[in-house]
Amino acid sequence: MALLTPEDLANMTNALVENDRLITELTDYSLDGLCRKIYGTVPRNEKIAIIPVTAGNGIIGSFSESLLFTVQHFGMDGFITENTDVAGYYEAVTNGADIILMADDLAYIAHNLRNGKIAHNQICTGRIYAEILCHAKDYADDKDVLVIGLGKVGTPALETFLNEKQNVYVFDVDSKRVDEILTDYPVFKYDPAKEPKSFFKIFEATPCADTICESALKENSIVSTPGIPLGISDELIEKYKVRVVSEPLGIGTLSMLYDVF
Ligand SMILES: NC(=O)C1=CN([C@@H]2O[C@H](COP(=O)(O)OP(=O)(O)OC[C@H]3O[C@@H](n4cnc5c(N)ncnc54)[C@H](O)[C@@H]3O)[C@@H](O)[C@H]2O)C=CC1
Ligand SMILES: N[C@@H](CCCCNC(=O)[C@H]1CCC=N1)C(=O)O
Ligand SMILES: [Mg+2]
Repeated sequence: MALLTPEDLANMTNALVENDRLITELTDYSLDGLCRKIYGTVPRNEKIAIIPVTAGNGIIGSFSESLLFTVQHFGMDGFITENTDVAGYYEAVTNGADIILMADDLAYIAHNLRNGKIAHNQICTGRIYAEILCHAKDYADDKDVLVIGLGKVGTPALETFLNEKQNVYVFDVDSKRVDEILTDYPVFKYDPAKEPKSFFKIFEATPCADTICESALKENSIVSTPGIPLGISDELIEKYKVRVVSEPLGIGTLSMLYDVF
């Protein structure tokens, strides 16, 4: 499980605002508007409690604060409990929370206490970053998309692309995982050595840098990636004028909230 660090979150507030602007430019939907469209839900003044959790590697500096920024930035009512863990859960519920946000090292969830809906960060993150590419207006007629990283975030992204009738090409360094995916899903294996192919739309979700090779890029490609660190070099971004949607926590969090409204 790749855990965030306080350094990953240091520029999160700017990144959320900048990426919202880029998403609007690329799709004609604001991030908020795109979440409303894909989930078919709207916020109704729910009270959102953020509970710090000390399990495992423990509390990550700025994590709870980053969630509170996201909740408030999109006009919702949130608070961080003073207590952590079970005492924090009790504090959240007795203070009227409608939705709980909390994370240990294995799962980051949103749970709506009123309607019972529950959302998982890895699923909602894969989904929203994929939907951003599916709604890219410049490439509405180009159905080809490359998915790099077929893990807990990349697999829900792949499923989203298939639901949106995209032609999905997949790549992962774990060839066993590629074989599993090729067996389970109607997708194409991306093998640049055998069949070079470039894409206007690339999704990446790996914990590695430089995973997007030059031969996969076209001029003005869009890379939509929750992956940390960033999977494309500054040099290639500049050379191919790549638009990059990449943010450490807020985009995925908003997707989770709309999934449980
Ligand atoms: N920005 C955000 O909101 C979020 C970011 N993340 C980040 O997304 C990344 C992926 O997370 P998970 O899917 O949970 O990880 P995972 O470990 O389940 O999957 C990662 C996949 O990438 C593959 N991979 C590793 N190195 C590669 C390379 N060089 N080229 C191609 N494939 C490679 C692995 O074989 C694995 O299948 C992590 O960096 C995680 O921190 C996760 C959740 C939210
Ligand atoms: N228990 C800690 C939070 C732990 C979060 C670990 N999970 C990640 O870092 C995932 C979530 C999105 C990207 N990676 C706290 O309450 O401060
Ligand atoms: Mg995010």
